[in-house]
Amino acid sequence: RRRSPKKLPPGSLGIPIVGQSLSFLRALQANTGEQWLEERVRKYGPISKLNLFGASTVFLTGPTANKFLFTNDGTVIANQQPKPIKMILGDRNLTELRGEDHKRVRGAIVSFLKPEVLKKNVVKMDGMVRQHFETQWKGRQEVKVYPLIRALTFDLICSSLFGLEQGVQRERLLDDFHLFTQGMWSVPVNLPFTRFNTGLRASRRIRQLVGDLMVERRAALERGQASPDADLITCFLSVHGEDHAEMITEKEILDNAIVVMFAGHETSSSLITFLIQFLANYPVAYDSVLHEHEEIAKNKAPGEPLTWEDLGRMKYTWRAAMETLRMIPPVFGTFRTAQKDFEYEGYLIPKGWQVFRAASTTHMDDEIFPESRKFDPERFENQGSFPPYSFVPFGGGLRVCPGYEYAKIETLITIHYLVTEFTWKLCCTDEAVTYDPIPMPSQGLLIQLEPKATT
Ligand code: HEM
Repeated sequence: RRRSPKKLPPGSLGIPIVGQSLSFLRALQANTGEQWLEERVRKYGPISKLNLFGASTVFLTGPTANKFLFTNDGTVIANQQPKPIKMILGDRNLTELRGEDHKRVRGAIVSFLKPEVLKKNVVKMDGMVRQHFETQWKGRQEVKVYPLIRALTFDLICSSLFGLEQGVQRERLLDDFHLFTQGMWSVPVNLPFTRFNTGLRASRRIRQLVGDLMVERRAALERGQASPDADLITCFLSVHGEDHAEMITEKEILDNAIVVMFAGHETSSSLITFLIQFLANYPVAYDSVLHEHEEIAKNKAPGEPLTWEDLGRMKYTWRAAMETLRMIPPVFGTFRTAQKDFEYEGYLIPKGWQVFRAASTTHMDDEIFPESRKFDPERFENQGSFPPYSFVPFGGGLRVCPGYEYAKIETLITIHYLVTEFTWKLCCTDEAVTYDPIPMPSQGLLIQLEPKATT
């Protein structure tokens, strides 16, 4: 029986502006975000209303909801982020753009992240990963994995996509990105020292630095000293229309360079760190990964870099990475906004409301992934066995993550040198996860490290 289309979903909007944001953020920090959402589903069902980050929101869950959100054409539901995300990332960043604007800017980003282009970066990335292990891990008996891997993924993205090489500039940026990321999921109260305010200030500093980079790149292009494929900013500056006018505005270049820098390192550092933790806790999976990499390493001369073809042979390692993404998705959830009043499952979703979905509600559903709490890379041997839109760490549809292949390359190269050059043990076998809002081990994942005899 259909309900009245005028009925709003069940649930409470809580107190204005704050709503359930603080309770939800606290649950994420305590790694109970998933239970927090399960509790809602138990209480209200798969569709409910609440107030997150300053706006009325509808929470939807399940593969059907994922499909609805990912395949919507933008007339009913469109990308429009909560206020804190929009203000920190900038209102012309890809996750805010729609229709032709989204196509135009996404086209330039994808042209840089497609496999044919990335293939050419493998040797450079291989060299950087090796140098990182050489300078940051070798000779140490204990290391904290998360900060080191975060610095590595940031260096990789800065170097391979922005031509921004090591130095003070790059180090300052990394610290600011941490505050920037925290501010994105916050209550939008702009008072000194609120999470939101600190995030905004970090965003302004990052903007200044990337803005200077853009000026440099433009000057190099005008002097004929740069080619469009030199780096992503030069590529943006070189997109011209038929009348030779630049097609991507300076504001768009700035916002999107920053979105790629942010999206390209916070997410993959989380993936690689948890993969290292899982491999330490699951010896069977570790042995299979090790075997795969030893087979590749034994056909290489000392110092010979990995190739694109080698990465293609790391099938089990990528399954282990996907299992990590299933259990701890780096992007906990995503937002859309209703463009007009519409009815969903008999409920009214009013124009202007946010629509929120979380990956974990399908990833940890035992009906879809039997024994969902068990780390079992083998389940990805046959991905066709899951219903469509149930495994969604990279989102889906028109907005599916364009950095999938890049994240895969950096993960596989990093794991290769880690397992072939070191053995490691966790200092704490059950370190908790905290979401801030990107998941990370609460203590940074301290490990004991031993170099292998051959190194
Ligand atoms: C493990 C690593 C990663 C994960 C789990 C991940 C996940 C996601 C998710 C869930 C979305 C949102 C889709 C939506 O709104 O529905 C997204 C979007 C995006 N990601 Fe990633 N991402 C990863 C790595 C990367 C990397 C390495 C880059 C860049 C080099 C990148 C760039 C982007 C961009 C630009 C968008 C916006 C796409 C759009 O709105 O069209 N991501 N990612």
